[in-house]
Amino acid sequence: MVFEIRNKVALITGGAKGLGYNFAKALLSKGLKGVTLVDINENDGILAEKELNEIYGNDKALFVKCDITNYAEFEEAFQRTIKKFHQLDILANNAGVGFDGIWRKEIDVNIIGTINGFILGMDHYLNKYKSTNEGVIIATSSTAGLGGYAPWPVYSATKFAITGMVKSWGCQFHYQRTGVRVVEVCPCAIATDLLNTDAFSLSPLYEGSMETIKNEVEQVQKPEHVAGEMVKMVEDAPNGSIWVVEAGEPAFEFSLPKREIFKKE
Ligand SMILES: NC(=O)c1ccc[n+]([C@@H]2O[C@H](COP(=O)([O-])OP(=O)(O)OC[C@H]3O[C@@H](n4cnc5c(N)ncnc54)[C@H](O)[C@@H]3O)[C@@H](O)[C@H]2O)c1
Ligand SMILES: CCCCC/C=C\C=C\[C@H](O)C/C=C\C/C=C\CCCC(=O)O
Repeated sequence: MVFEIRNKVALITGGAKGLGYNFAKALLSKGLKGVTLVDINENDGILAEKELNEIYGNDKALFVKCDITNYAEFEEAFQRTIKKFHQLDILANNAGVGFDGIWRKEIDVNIIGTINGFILGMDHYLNKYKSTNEGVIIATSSTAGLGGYAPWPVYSATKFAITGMVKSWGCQFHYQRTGVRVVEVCPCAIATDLLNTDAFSLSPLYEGSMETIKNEVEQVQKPEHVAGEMVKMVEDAPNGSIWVVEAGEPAFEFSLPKREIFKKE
């Protein structure tokens, strides 16, 4: 059965700009009742809230300044969502940072921040405040979370960690106890500020690796495209499934092989 977006409420981390902001727009275009944009960037957050309320109607969007690595702050964003909208159905664990020059921050935001989101979403808020029998968590990983990524090894590792979270919280055991479906989106390059960085690697020794990637990447896709594919995943992607979106093409499902197939007789 298709999960109906109309009249649902979403909380999107990293919602002030880039992919998160475009995902908010894509959901609102489908009749979402309300969205909380959670972001550490106050300037862009206030602007995003204003823009969404102008386009989709007053009171549809709420911006909450929050650092997702801080559990208490992040929980307050959930509480403010419930206070304003009285329900929560969709959580996008989307905020992320890139470039390995700040690798400890990558671990904090991409791993600890995402874990905070899963704990709050699965065990405390979506399970209790979803308005129908099902809630959805969509987590943003990357194609760099499915294969190696020479320019940013630590970034890649943090995105592999998200795959582990989705495969684990996406087990039927958790679905049965919470009614929350979990899916993962793994985009390849998207035209957002995350790509606008010069200081991208751990060391000058890594110079040149980004050039190779730039030649390999077929097309830097628009965030609107990826956001549209994410909406389809929220609607009907199976629990625990992983989806790649690249080169502006339709999403395709990625599966991890069962380890038994590698066993030598
Ligand atoms: N742009 C790409 O090529 C690409 C490709 C694959 C995956 N991704 C992933 O997509 C997601 C969104 O990134 P984007 O491309 O839109 O980049 P972006 O930089 O435009 O947006 C990221 C947002 O996350 C917010 N953020 C960062 N740290 C935070 C924190 N501690 N607490 C709350 N908010 C925080 C930022 O302020 C920003 O608004 C990230 O997880 C990124 O890793 C991006
Ligand atoms: C064209 C410029 C690409 C610059 C990419 C910089 C940051 C990207 C971060 C994204 O999360 C990952 C985007 C693209 C990854 C490209 C290739 C990954 C290779 C791994 C794979 O797909 O197997």
